[in-house]
Amino acid sequence: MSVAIAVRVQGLWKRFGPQVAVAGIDLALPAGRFIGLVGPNGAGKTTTLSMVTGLLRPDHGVVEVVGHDVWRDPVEVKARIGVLPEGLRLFERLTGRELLSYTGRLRGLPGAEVDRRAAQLLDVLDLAGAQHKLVVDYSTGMRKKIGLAAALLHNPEVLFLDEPFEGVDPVSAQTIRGVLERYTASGATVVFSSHVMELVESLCDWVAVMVAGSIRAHGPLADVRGDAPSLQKAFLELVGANGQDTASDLDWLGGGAAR
Ligand SMILES: Nc1ncnc2c1ncn2[C@@H]1O[C@H](COP(=O)(O)OP(=O)(O)OP(=O)(O)O)[C@@H](O)[C@H]1O
Repeated sequence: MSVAIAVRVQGLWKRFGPQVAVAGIDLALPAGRFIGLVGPNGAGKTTTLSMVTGLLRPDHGVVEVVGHDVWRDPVEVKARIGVLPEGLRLFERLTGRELLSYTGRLRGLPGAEVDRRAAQLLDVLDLAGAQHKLVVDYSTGMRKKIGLAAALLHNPEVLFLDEPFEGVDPVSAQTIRGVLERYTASGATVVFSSHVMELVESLCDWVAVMVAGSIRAHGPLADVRGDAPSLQKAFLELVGANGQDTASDLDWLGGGAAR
């Protein structure tokens, strides 16, 4: 049986001046899975997700999301995806509730349906008590949650999340996780980026490992992990950093060292 592909990327390149951020990557991300794009700081994850979601034009390459070309058919694609980008910009002078009402109407949903979905999302994400507060007064975790609610409101087929758990406390992280697990269980696809391997290992069933603009490994989590005891170990082996102790150079650092 052939696997449905949610996101297909071919020969994707992005260069910023002399810096190659994404060096001609190919990917086929299966539909209905919880997919992690992992890699160290500066690997090219945000650049890749920005190109895949139509926010940043690639230098070369093709991106298809649920069968539509992102750059030739952007309206078709944008109707089918939800995005929680890095450095999320929100309408700060709206309340959380108003933000969802606005987003839902922008998405073309009927008003009564927007209200119903917004009330449920606020409730599930534990934001009901803060729904009449201005977004500018939200904490980092609350901003991630209202951003997630806005990204889910139109029930997208594929949800892209750039570092969704950064700055989020364990209770809120558990809440977000529950919502995402329920969403993928219904057949939708989540693609999220993170440099926290433990998180990816505990959430994802499919991973792509990105290093210095290239994909080093991709596939079901168990295949990428291989015989390694954890994804973190497998990752360190893939990037050839196992056992490195660069901190030993800092011999001046610490209370016992000479000033
Ligand atoms: N607008 C830009 N102008 C210049 N260089 C950029 C720009 N955006 C990204 N880069 C560079 O491209 C490379 C990849 O950056 P990117 O933000 O995609 O990495 P990342 O994997 O998301 O990292 P992190 O986990 O730290 O967010 C880095 O070397 C970065 O400095």
